[in-house]
Amino acid sequence: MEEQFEVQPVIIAGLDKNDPSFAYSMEELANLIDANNMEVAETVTQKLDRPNAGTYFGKGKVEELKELVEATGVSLIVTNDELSPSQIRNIEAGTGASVIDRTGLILDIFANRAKSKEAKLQVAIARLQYQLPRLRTSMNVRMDQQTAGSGSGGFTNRGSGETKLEMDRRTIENSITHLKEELSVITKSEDTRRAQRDKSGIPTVALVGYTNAGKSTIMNGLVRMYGQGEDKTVFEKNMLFATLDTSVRQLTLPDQKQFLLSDTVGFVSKLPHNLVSAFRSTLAEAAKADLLLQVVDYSDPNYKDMMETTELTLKQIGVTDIPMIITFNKADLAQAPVAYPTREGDNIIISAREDDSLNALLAIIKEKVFKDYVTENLLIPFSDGQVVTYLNEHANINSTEYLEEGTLLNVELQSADAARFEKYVYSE
Ligand SMILES: Nc1nc2c(ncn2[C@@H]2O[C@H](COP(=O)(O)OP(=O)(O)OP(=O)(O)O)[C@@H](O)[C@H]2O)c(=O)[nH]1
Ligand SMILES: [Mg+2]
Repeated sequence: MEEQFEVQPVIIAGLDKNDPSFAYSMEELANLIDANNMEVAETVTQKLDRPNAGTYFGKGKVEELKELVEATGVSLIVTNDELSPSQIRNIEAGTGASVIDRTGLILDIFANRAKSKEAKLQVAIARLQYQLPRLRTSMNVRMDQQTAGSGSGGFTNRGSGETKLEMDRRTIENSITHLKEELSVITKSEDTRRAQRDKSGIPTVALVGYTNAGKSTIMNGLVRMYGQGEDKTVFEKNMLFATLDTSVRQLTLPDQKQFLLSDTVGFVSKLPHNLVSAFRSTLAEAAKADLLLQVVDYSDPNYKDMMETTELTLKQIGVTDIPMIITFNKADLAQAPVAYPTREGDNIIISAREDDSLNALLAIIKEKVFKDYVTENLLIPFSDGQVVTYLNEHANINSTEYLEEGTLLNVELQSADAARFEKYVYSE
């Protein structure tokens, strides 16, 4: 296929601090580079227990990078960790290339992907927060220099004495405040909607997991099978961070049981703090769920690291004690052929592209989410016909019989409903 866009070559550079997942994190960085329409021209690593305070890498490594920049003509270096502003400046000075750190790269990808108003605001806030401490002190020119000496009177006040840097900082802080206000309007209406859903008592299930694992594909598969006509599919694509918003869909199963399924932004290791806090409302959906489906790309050799990343991120956003089904997905692509759908305790191996897999997943969801259901015989007098109507919509009616006294139902219903309709319980 022909390249539609110019792909920017970059040098990636990482420090191996004796972290067992270093190789994986470099691989992940390379994937992030791809996702940002760049390509890895060279990879440079260094083993060092502790980063150099000034240049992050050791002096010799910076020299090596400089030679590589000169030899290859590649003028952008991307580092595997978040660096301090002065480290970035020092490496730039030492190599003659521009430097972006991992956080900056992830923020760029998010900025390119954001489509909805909410996602755009959240990314913009995270970006400005990232920029704030990184404003260059070289802009540190006194604004009052222009006016200095122009006044000859007794006034010693020559402007506010505010530097250009301070002004830039203030401008950014103001922008952040404005964007946050704008965002809070959206968040508030979403909170209201969520509160309404909570009140409805319908259980919620949230898809979580590493980016590109297949969350949106599972959502779309289940919506296709059990969504009500008007339910729309969500965007799914083979790229990192295809989803940056939370979507919630209502599913109604053949036995009338209903639950809400939510799909949200995927995770990656070292997800920037600013981004996590900016996306807090988007991620809140998972925090409120009754059940989590952690989706794992079972065909990826690094799937265990990805699961660890997911666990860590969930902790970071305060999701700790929600029951979880681990869904090993993309079994059709697994390196070693594996039988699926296969259930192992509360976990399951599936392919999101196949209906029998989705139904097997659904069976576990039902077991976990509809625990408080009971089956009983209810005799409902004809004068209380509205109760039969209600049960038709909210319960699973196994059989109906018309007796002289009324309608006899064998029905599976929520225990809350069972309590409400206790007076109709029928015993021969
Ligand atoms: N072969 C195969 N491909 C799958 C399966 N599940 C998902 N995919 C593909 O994997 C890619 C990523 O799927 P998505 O559903 O967009 O992944 P996601 O977890 O929502 O990703 P983000 O939104 O980026 O976090 C898409 O190209 C899907 O078609 C599967 O079981 N088998
Ligand atoms: Mg998605």
